[in-house]
Amino acid sequence: MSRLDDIPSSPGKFKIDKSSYFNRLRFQSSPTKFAFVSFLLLCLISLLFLRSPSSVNPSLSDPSRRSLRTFTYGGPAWEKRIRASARTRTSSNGMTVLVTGAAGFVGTHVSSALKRRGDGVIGLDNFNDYYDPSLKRARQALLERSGVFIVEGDINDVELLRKLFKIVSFTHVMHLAAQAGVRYAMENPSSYVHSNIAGLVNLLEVCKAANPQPAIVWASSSSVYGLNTKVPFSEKDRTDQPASLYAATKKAGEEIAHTYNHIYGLSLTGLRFFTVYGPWGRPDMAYFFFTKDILKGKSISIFESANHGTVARDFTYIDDIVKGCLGALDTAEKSTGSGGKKRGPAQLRVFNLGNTSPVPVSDLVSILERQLKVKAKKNLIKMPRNGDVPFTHANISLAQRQLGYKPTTDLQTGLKKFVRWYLSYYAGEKKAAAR
Ligand SMILES: O=C(O)[C@H]1O[C@H](OP(=O)(O)OP(=O)(O)OC[C@H]2O[C@@H](n3ccc(=O)[nH]c3=O)[C@H](O)[C@@H]2O)[C@H](O)[C@@H](O)[C@@H]1O
Repeated sequence: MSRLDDIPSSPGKFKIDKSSYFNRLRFQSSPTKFAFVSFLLLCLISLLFLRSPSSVNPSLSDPSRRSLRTFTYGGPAWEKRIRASARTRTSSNGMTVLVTGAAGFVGTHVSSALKRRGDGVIGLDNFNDYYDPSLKRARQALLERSGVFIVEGDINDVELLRKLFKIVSFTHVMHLAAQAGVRYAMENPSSYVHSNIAGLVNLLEVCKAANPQPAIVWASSSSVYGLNTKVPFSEKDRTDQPASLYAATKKAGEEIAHTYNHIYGLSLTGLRFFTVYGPWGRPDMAYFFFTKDILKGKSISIFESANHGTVARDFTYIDDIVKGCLGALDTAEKSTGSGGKKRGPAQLRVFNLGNTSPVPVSDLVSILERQLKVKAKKNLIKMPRNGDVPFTHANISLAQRQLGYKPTTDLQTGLKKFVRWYLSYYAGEKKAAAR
């Protein structure tokens, strides 16, 4: 797959070297100097007056705000692309969906599935560099070929969101933009607050004020079950013992959803995803970097719980998750508010989307070894205190009943598809780099 664009997504990476330009300017007389300085001052003042919210670039040095880099948007050509992408196929009775995090793993798959069946889709993504942005660019290229346009911007950018809602009357929002990853929360806690809390509130503020209000389906996480020991995890179980800040921000999201549903009549459905994996996945996840390290001959760390107990996950294949997301969108009732005012009670739901069959991480590694035909250099270590939980196991009966959700891919089959994609994607990357 060819890369569309090599522009780094984080601010501060592109530094324009101005020194040589300024060194070239030589002023002999002070009147010239005075005229030049006055001119510069004038330019500065005009810039301050002219700057629009879409071109503000706050605190480039703060990593939690890295996603607030400068985005340029607007103009007739940009709006035309949005309208074309939002168009539903005439034969379908489709919805018009804003997919946030569309260049992300789940976002790409969901956007593509919606477009395939005739719905109108607009993506939104800030292309941050939490993991290799070139993978996000490749996903963007894939979506572009199927007619999905991704707007580059951040969910915290209220002007941008309002503008999008002005151009398109979204019937649904599939909110998948988030700061993901359990362990990274110890490194960069504020990025979780920025995206998963402030970003969510900003999005809900715009949705509540929209007319008509869209129905919202959004990504929560299995991590909200935290230290819960009752298995399998059911939506009725307690979720007040998060083990990581990531989990705490997702749990906070569920409470925030309750508030917006209660006050403004927004229809809200939270989906608790259980360790989603598959082609075009996230390089920060264990199955992905284990594959990379095994192939490189590097050792991998496999976590063990107390007394050499196994650590297990209810790994869920991406295609099953996509079906769950579409089921949630299809069964979402309309929001009841308008003009920011609630007109009646609205739907509020939470569902587990898991696979219902937890697999020890050591078994995941054995499957990868077989499929890659390479023996892993395994390092068994006690699970560090990093926010991880020893196991996850979903009870999916509620999603089965209400969304028609029925996972069909076991870990062996799903990993086979992932490995096939991984080998061909990175072989293509290597070839492109050699050219
Ligand atoms: O289900 C979820 O809600 C979450 O699933 C994943 O989180 P996690 O299950 O921790 O996925 P990985 O980071 O891929 O870890 C998978 C398993 O491998 C283990 N692991 C991870 C890293 C490592 O070096 N060694 C190792 O044994 C972890 O303890 C875990 O049991 C995602 O990263 C989260 O964004 C998501 O919300």
